[in-house]
Amino acid sequence: MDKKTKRVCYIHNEDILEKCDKLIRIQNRADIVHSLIKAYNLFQHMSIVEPRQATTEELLGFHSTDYISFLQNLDDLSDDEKCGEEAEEFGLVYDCPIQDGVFECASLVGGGTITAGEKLINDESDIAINWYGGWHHAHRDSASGFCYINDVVLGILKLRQKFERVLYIDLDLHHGDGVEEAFCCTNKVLTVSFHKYSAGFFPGTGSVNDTGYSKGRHYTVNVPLLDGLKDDEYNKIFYSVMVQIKDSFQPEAIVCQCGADGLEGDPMKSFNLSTLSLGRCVQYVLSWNKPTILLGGGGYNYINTAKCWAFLTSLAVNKKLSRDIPDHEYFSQYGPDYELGVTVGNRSDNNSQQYLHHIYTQVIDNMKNIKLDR
Ligand SMILES: CC1(C)CN(C2CCCC2)C(=O)N1c1ccccc1/C=C/C(=O)NO
Ligand SMILES: [Zn+2]
Repeated sequence: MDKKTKRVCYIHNEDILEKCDKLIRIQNRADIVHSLIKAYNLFQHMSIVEPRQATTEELLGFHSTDYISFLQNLDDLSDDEKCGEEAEEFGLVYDCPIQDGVFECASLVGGGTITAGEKLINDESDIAINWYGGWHHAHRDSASGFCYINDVVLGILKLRQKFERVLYIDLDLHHGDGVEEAFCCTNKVLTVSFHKYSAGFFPGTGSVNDTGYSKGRHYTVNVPLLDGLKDDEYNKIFYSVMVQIKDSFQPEAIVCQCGADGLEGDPMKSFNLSTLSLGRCVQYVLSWNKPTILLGGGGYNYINTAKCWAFLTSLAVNKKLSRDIPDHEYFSQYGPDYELGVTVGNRSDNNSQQYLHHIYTQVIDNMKNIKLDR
């Protein structure tokens, strides 16, 4: 693949944007993201690819029949049934409410990430972007953490139709539990998640000691981190872990979930990252010149999330962005600085050097046993 100008496709149409904008937990985020990327004229460097609904067969490639048929028939449920035991059994309560059109939206997002995978296995694109995707918590038979269909798993399964070894990288503040579970017993997909890990923080999984099972042992990598994490620390542990993974696993394709809820200014108030650290992570991964899917995920300060994903999009198309936010519909919300950067705070950092070194040595030790399937 040519090292500089890569063929980038961008999953989008008005339908998926409108459907995602109606999701109660991230209302209107999709339009804010899309509008900034458009305002920076980045679409002239990418091919826009329309998503499609994931087929039932594709959904059943990961999710259970019971769960999918329940999701497909939500409209037939009475109000009581929507709050009943069965809904609860499928996780469709609290943070995963049954809302009108939620299945159509989730399966369109799933089809979007599958389409991203298709563009890569058909060698039509080098990088495929789906900022509507990245819903990494959905389990085989239940919704979780506002994730209903695990589009990430579906995209990885699509890539596995051509690529022998696929690497999944999760940069979201939260542990990518649904994706890790899906591939914890195989050595064909290595999942690595960098996330906040502390008592009572959702989803509660992702300990450094969780390294996978049976043939997948050592092919699950967890890097648990603490509140206040700063750019330099994040990038240092990211590079040192990822260079090891590159050498020992030698991935043929990559999926990177770029959840932006670890940024300073996010309501999650956890990490203290700027968009530069996520940008350095993505830039490093793209420098490997492997077919790559970039996905969205968390990110609840919508302006910061838009800045982050516009910046990451600019790295994919290798175009420098002006520091000044261009005039567009949401310009007024970018005050008071109206700049692309996200200023980091000076909140106390719970990640001591000792802690980070301890985690690093444990992760490297865990990975010593990763070897190519001879
Ligand atoms: C419901 C939302 C998704 C939104 N939200 C906040 C952010 C600020 C105002 C609402 C949460 O904490 N959520 C959650 C609630 C329960 C479990 C998980 C999550 C988030 C998961 C996530 O981001 N994974 O990557
Ligand atoms: Zn998150």
